[in-house]
Amino acid sequence: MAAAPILARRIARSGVLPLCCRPPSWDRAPRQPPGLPLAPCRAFSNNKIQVELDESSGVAMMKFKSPPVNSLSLDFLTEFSISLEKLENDRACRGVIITSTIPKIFSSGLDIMEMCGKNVEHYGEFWRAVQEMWLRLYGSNMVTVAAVNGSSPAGGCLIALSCDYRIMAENPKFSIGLNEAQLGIVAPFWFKDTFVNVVGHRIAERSLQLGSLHPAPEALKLGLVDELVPEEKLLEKASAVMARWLALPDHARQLTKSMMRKAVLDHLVAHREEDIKNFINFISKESIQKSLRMYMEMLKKKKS
Ligand SMILES: CCCCC/C=C\CCCC/C=C/C(=O)SCCNC(=O)CCNC(=O)[C@H](O)C(C)(C)COP(=O)(O)OP(=O)(O)OC[C@H]1O[C@@H](n2cnc3c(N)ncnc32)[C@H](O)[C@@H]1OP(=O)(O)O
Repeated sequence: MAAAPILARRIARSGVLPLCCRPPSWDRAPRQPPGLPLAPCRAFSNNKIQVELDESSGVAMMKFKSPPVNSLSLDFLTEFSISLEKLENDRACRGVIITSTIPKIFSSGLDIMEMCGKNVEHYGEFWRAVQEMWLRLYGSNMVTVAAVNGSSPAGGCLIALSCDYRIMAENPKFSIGLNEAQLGIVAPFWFKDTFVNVVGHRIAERSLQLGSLHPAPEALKLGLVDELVPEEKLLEKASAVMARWLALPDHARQLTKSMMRKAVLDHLVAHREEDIKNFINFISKESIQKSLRMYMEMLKKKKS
């Protein structure tokens, strides 16, 4: 994936500072008092995502911190891809736990405002960033564990589905699923394939057609998440799961993961430009724009 030049251009245009141009990122970990041994922890943080790598375990903790709801805007997606790329290229990192700092929300999915009332160039750029995020996460060599500590509709669910293991807080008020149909839009084939690979064809077909958001206990029954734990135990459990996965030799696990995911990844790589065109054509339709506007209004009304 030769994404670096594309990312660089996008960052320049979006105004998000690339990590490489910030003060040396690994220096931003808290300084130790003199005399104490250095903690084997490196941290970097950008506007919307914070990452801490524990060098002794090889595990990075990635926390989404983009209020109010961690929506996946172009800037967020760019930062996410850069963070993943940094960790992927860091020999000290073998696994990443993904979670959120926002109470009750893992991620609200793609930022609907990025898909409303914008021009064709913007839609193309946005969709390429969505693709890139998924290619990096689904195709990652690292062990990826989602610690889903809140609601996780659509694109948020895709992030969790793209990980190797999903642990969700056992709160029945938190829900997860690909609810695109409820917005009058359609999950693209690679969202669908990722979903099918986790829950199987029948469950995916029903859930996608109905645009279902499954409360945590139901998500567990469907196999959409692997286990539920009390919220306060979520990160502890994620670390324990991570340790179990990291106990295996990396090369054997990585080759197995790649064998399981290759067909789905290759499908998008081979049809990337066509997929972008499809997105642009679809999202530019006046009827789709109307559906999205109505959905946003419904969200706002729900508040008042
Ligand atoms: C045939 C070929 C097809 C090719 C492909 C074509 C199609 C495209 C496919 C696109 C795939 C799309 C994937 C997506 O991810 S779409 C996004 C789906 N997301 C949702 O449905 C979530 C909507 N949000 C909620 O349900 C709730 O906000 C919540 C996440 C459960 C949080 O609830 P709560 O804590 O009560 O917060 P509020 O509802 O009050 O929200 C706070 C403010 O945030 C705004 N918001 C929420 N979600 C989004 C979002 N996804 N994008 C942008 N903005 C969002 C919300 O409006 C509030 O804003 P306000 O404070 O200004 O009112």
